[in-house]
Amino acid sequence: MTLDIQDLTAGYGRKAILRNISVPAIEPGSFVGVIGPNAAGKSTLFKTIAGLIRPLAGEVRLGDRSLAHLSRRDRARAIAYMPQAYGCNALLTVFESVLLALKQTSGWRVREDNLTQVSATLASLRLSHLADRGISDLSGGQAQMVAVAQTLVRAPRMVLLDEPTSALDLHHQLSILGSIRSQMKARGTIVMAALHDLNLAAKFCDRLVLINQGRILADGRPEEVLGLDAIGETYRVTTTLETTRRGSFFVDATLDHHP
Ligand SMILES: Nc1ncnc2c1ncn2[C@@H]1O[C@H](COP(=O)(O)OP(=O)(O)OP(=O)(O)O)[C@@H](O)[C@H]1O
Repeated sequence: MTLDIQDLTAGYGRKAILRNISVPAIEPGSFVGVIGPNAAGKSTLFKTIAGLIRPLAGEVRLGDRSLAHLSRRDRARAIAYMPQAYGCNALLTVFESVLLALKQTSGWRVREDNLTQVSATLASLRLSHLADRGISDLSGGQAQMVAVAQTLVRAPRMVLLDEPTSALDLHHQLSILGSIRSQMKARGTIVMAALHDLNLAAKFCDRLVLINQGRILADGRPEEVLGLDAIGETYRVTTTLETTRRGSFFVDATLDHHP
């Protein structure tokens, strides 16, 4: 099922933050990076897709259905959202917290296959060793990876990840994004992730959407979007896109100094 964002205007109260945003035809299994500077509107877009903010105009369609017509429960089943601020002080183990996330949109009776699903999700993110740890005793990076596990454990049609790697070291950035990408491709789940690291965005995303001041400035393949002047203008830096001998590319940047 494809996701279509059509002429979306949304914000807080009557104040529009996103203005006429359209992101057409996001295919099942695709990994879309949402990039843009601080306060660009990335989280506001995710909150609107997740149903926490009601659009002032426009709509988001999953397949032939408008998300506005889904019940809260059906919407939560279809879309799993990991907000930027996560965390929980409850007296739960990591395993229990992921199980709780799985049961959030279904009945409370725990079946054998639910336990298998939790174990498989933790294993796929290489987090099995944390299963019995208390979730309030984790490091910042561990807590972030557990939040990703809580988001992926259900089998949603779409996953929204707001800066999923901001607390992770280089090894874990690559391992978590690699696992998310391969699992979600295998399941045909759409992933949208807000990413500040443009090199990670280039490496893992099929498509990048550049947002600034609530508007879309570019939407395309990473090598197209990252090569645009709009990147430098938006982030107020001078960028060069360099291609390595292995065929991958990365963005180098220096700060623009304006008086
Ligand atoms: N609850 C709120 N009420 C009013 N304004 C808000 C609220 N949350 C965010 N905003 C404003 O909306 C704008 C966009 O914020 P948003 O959190 O969507 O940006 P972002 O692109 O996710 O930024 P960052 O990269 O810093 O996380 C900002 O000007 C912000 O101050």
